[in-house]
Amino acid sequence: MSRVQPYELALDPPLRTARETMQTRRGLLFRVEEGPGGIGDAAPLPPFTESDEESRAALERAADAYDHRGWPAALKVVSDQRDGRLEYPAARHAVSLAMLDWRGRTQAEPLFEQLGGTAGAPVPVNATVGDASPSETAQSVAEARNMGFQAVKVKVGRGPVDRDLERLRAVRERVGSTVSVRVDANGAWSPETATTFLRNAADLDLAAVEQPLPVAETLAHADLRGLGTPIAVDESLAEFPVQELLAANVADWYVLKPMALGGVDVAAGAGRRIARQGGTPICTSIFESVVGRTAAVHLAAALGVTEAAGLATADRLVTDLAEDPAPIEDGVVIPPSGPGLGIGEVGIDG
Ligand SMILES: O=C(O)CCC(=O)c1ccccc1C(=O)O
Ligand SMILES: [Mg+2]
Repeated sequence: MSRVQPYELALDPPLRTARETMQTRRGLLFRVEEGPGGIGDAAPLPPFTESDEESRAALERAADAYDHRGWPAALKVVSDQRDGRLEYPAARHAVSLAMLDWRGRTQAEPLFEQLGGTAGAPVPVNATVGDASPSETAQSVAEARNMGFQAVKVKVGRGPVDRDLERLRAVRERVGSTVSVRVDANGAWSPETATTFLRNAADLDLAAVEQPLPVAETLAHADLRGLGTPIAVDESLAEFPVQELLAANVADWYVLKPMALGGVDVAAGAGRRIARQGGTPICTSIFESVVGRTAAVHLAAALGVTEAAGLATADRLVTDLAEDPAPIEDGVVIPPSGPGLGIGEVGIDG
C-alpha cells in the first residue's frame, strides 16, 4: 500500500529573493509500506515545477497505480510529458525517490551508489543569504564564514543594480577574499541591466551569477558570458532540455534541482551530460523536507560536484519531518551511508 501525506514547513527567517518572500514550503510525501518501505518527497514550486494541486492529483493517481499494478505503473503516471518537458516533475521526483529508497533498502545500497557514485565523499556547500540591506548582507555572509562555510550565495535583483553592487562591496569589505561569493538574480534582469551589473562587478571576484535573465531570454545568457563572471542557469533547466542549453552554450554553470528536473535519477543523467560537455554542474535543494534535501545530498555526492552545492537549506526550516541524517558541518555535508536515503523514522509532525 502507498500513501500521500501533505506537509507544511515554516522558514525563519523568511527568504527574500528577487521574485518573492518565501515564508512556508508545502510538500507531499509519497510512502510505500511493502518490505522495508520507501519514501519520496514532492515539494512543488512554480515556475520550477507544477503547482501543489497538480502535484497532489498526480501523486494520488500514482498511489492508486502503485497499489494495483506496482512500481512501473506508478512511475508511468508521473512521467507524462508535454513539449518534451515533464508535466509533474515534483511528483515524479517523489515516486522515483520512493522507488530508489525502497530498492536501496531492499539491496542494502545507499542512494549515492544507486546513482552511480562510488564514495560518499564530503560535498562542499554554500550558505544562502537573502535580500537585505548592505550591512545586514555583509553581516550574514560574515556569520556564514564564521560557521565554516567557504562559499555563500547572495540573492540579488530585488532592488536596483546599484544597491546590489553596494551590498556586494559591503560583503567584500567585511570578509575580503576569505569566502567564495556567488549571486542569484532569479531572472530579474533585462540583458541591459545584467550587462551593467556584470561590468561593474568585475572587481568583486564573484564565482558566478545565477539566472540573471528570465527564462524567456534563456538564449541571451550566452551573450553575458565573457564579461568577467561565470554565468549559471537555473530556472532555464525547468523549461529547456539540458542538451539544448548545452548546444547553445548558454552558460558556464548549470544548476541541478532534482525537484525541478523530475527526480535524482534524471538529475544524475543531466549532471553527467553537462560535465562531459565541459559545463559545471551544481546541485541545490529548494527548502523541501529532509527527505528531498537528503536525496539532493546523495545526488551531489554521486556526481562528485566540485563547486559548492546549495544544500544548506535546512537551517531556515523551523521544524522538519525527521532527524537530519546529513547535517552540515564546517561547510560540508556527507551523505548517509545506510541503505537507500538513510533517513530514520519520518513523522509528519516532525
Ligand atoms: O542554491 C541555494 O543556495 C539554495 C537554493 C535556492 O537558492 C533556491 C531555493 C528555492 C527556490 C529557488 C532557489 C534558487 O536557486 O533559485
Ligand atoms: Mg537559483
